[in-house]
Amino acid sequence: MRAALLTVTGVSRTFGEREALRAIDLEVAAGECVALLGPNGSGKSTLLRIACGRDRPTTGEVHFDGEPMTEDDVRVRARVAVVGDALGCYPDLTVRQHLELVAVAHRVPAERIDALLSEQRLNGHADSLPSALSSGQLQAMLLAAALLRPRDLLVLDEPEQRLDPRARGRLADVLRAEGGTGVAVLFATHQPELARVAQRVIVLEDGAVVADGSPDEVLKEPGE
Ligand SMILES: Nc1ncnc2c1ncn2[C@@H]1O[C@H](COP(=O)(O)OP(=O)(O)OP(=O)(O)O)[C@@H](O)[C@H]1O
Repeated sequence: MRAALLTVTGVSRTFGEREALRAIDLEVAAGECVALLGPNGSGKSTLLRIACGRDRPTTGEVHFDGEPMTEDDVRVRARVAVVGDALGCYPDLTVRQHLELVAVAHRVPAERIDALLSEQRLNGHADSLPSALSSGQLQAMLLAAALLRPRDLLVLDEPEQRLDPRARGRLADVLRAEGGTGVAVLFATHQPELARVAQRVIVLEDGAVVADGSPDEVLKEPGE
């Protein structure tokens, strides 16, 4: 059994009276891919924000690579790539310039940019501003940025949003490939077919885990 890279222990998160998460335990090992499923408001995004250090639990603990995760953890920001549910971008920078900025900030060579643009079918849009992109193309740019930077854990919140079926297929390939390079993946989705790329599927309901197992155990019928 591989040592856990991310360990969430007894984590709850309340917003005023609302309990968004109730005593969640979760471990993700290097190279493991875990999918979170569950209805709207079940706590998936809240758990992902806590897992990547962008929010703190009300109670419970989060460890990354054996060390407690702290507020504004520079170590975590250096090693965890996030594709969130918002389409954040800089309006004056082209697609290529966004990726160049990420390469500079994370001190990685810019040579891979062309290959990533091509993989994400963005090569024809490299010199476009975000205002000239479709929402699916913007989502593809953010995915390319996450894949350009170094990472031990990749966290994605509903990454299939805005993508057409072919782009969703490429996304599934990307998620599978990450495991092969030892990167841990934790993602939330509303698509059971995408959850099938994971080794483990966790279903949340009302802030609690109601199922946890392999895709075959949890997703009894394709599409269920
Ligand atoms: N900043 C916040 N302030 C108050 N309540 C919040 C906040 N963020 C989340 N919540 C509440 O916490 C609960 C869980 O929300 P969360 O966004 O984690 O659900 P989700 O499973 O990601 O939903 P969806 O599938 O719609 O994205 C919801 O009831 C939501 O209203």
